[in-house]
Amino acid sequence: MKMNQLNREWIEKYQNKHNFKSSVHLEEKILQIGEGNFLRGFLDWMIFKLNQQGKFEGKVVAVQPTKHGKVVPKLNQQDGLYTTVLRGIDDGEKVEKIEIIDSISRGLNPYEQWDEVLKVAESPMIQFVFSNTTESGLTYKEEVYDPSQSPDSFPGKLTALLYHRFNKLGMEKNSGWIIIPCELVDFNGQLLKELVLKTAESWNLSDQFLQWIETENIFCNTLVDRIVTGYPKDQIEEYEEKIGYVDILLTTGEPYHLFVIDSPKDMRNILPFHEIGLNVHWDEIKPYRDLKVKLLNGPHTLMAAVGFLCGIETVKEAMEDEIVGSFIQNSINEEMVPTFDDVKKATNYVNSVTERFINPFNKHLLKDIALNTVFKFKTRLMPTIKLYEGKFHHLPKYIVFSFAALFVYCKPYKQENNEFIGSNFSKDYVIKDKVEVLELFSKAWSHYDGSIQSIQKLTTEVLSDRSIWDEDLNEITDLNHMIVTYINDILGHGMKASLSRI
Ligand SMILES: NC(=O)c1ccc[n+]([C@@H]2O[C@H](COP(=O)([O-])OP(=O)(O)OC[C@H]3O[C@@H](n4cnc5c(N)ncnc54)[C@H](O)[C@@H]3O)[C@@H](O)[C@H]2O)c1
Ligand SMILES: O=P(O)(O)OC[C@@H](O)[C@@H](O)[C@H](O)[C@H](O)CO
Repeated sequence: MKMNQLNREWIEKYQNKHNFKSSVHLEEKILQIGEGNFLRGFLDWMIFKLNQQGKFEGKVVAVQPTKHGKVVPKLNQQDGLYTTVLRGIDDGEKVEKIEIIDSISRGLNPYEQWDEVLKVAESPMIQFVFSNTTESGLTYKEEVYDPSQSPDSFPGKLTALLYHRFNKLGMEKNSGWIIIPCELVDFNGQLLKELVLKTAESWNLSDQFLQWIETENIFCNTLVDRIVTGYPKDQIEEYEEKIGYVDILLTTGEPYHLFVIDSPKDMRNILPFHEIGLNVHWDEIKPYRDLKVKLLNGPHTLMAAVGFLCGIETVKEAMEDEIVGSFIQNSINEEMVPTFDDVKKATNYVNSVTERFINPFNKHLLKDIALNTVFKFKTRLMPTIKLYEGKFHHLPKYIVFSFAALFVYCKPYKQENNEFIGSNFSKDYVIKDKVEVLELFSKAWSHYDGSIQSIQKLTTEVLSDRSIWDEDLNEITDLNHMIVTYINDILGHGMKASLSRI
């Protein structure tokens, strides 16, 4: 039977059946840079929840951050609507919540609709800017300012929009924005502010504008947590049968969510998430971040290359595999948890994370987690290596093994159309990382001739690259030696066999 595609006209006709309350009359109050899975399954879902209870009464305009986005046309095709399916196990009970989210009013492509984006920026109704452009988006790019066109980088776009707003509304009360980036980067708000100021200076924008940024705008640091697995490509028919219509932006994820916002100004009343029972804290980030990045993202990064090269597809399968699963558990229990002062708190957190990892409904692909995995290793596992070494005076062998696996994962089998493809273990994946990182690994692996000396040469070259690690990792006693031994073992015996040996 042919099913209808989700759109406003259709859903309003059948709204009773789908329990859909129209909010088409609400004003746009949020400018959002980013339209990816995470924002749709997390922030926009939260705004929808607030609107449903009459606690925010505002809509989100989603702006595509890069030239080649595919989501904005899909969003507009569905009048900004999409479905979230949040499924998991809570206290042993199956939880499933299916909702049609209507907090996004429209999507804009700034490369084709810059004038429209400027109009949004000058609207006095817009109070907030939210973003998620991945870690790569929160970086500085030298670019020329042309007010008639969208800058390329995220900080460039934000600076241009702030400048436009300043010129239109700068003298008015409350002309500035509350800016809440959701990228998983330490001190994301502070960093974004520095990037905006640097961009403004490089464009020679006025001192009054720089001053206005400081006095009228608020940049918040945040920590976000929810596993959003996105569009269920392999299981879409099963999902469509369940919801009874076609949704090309269907977004899957887990029910668990945590949002910590460290804001210099009390905003509890403007965004009263707590009043509707959402797990949102206006608080200092560090204690939450330490647990989450070390004990959730850390194990994800630990298992990504190791599991993938063992032929495993998802986080759940990795956790349940006899060899890979024990490798992950051993590393968490013997290497990661002991680096915490409050071991009990860390252990409790690990128990809840383990439950989330084996969520039977989450098809969380290891190859998605392996996106930008080299940078993630630096931020999510290197700190634990150092803390562990400082406390126990030797290196944590499972994490170092996972570092060796990362080298093997980044050993390109061939290069085609600017893409680095696969390794000798599995030839059918594209290694997705910054070009500089890919080129470094590719060049380093060109030294490899099967000898242990050539492995040593290549690891020394990669570990000494300060542009990636901000330091020479060869200076960490034993690190290079252990990585060389493990790489040699992996290449000689295969990933799984060498995993069993440690
Ligand atoms: N999916 C999750 O479970 C989850 C949970 C917490 C945090 N996150 C964070 O979200 C990020 C993306 O996850 P997603 O699932 O939404 O992915 P996604 O692919 O659906 O969305 C990525 C977004 O980032 C933009 N982007 C990518 N590279 C960029 C660049 N160089 N400059 C500007 N914008 C860029 C894309 O255009 C897109 O809007 C992750 O890196 C992570 O930091 C994801
Ligand atoms: O989203 P990434 O690519 O930064 O990292 C992969 C996962 O570790 C991450 O998405 C977690 O699932 C998420 O951070 C949970 O909140």
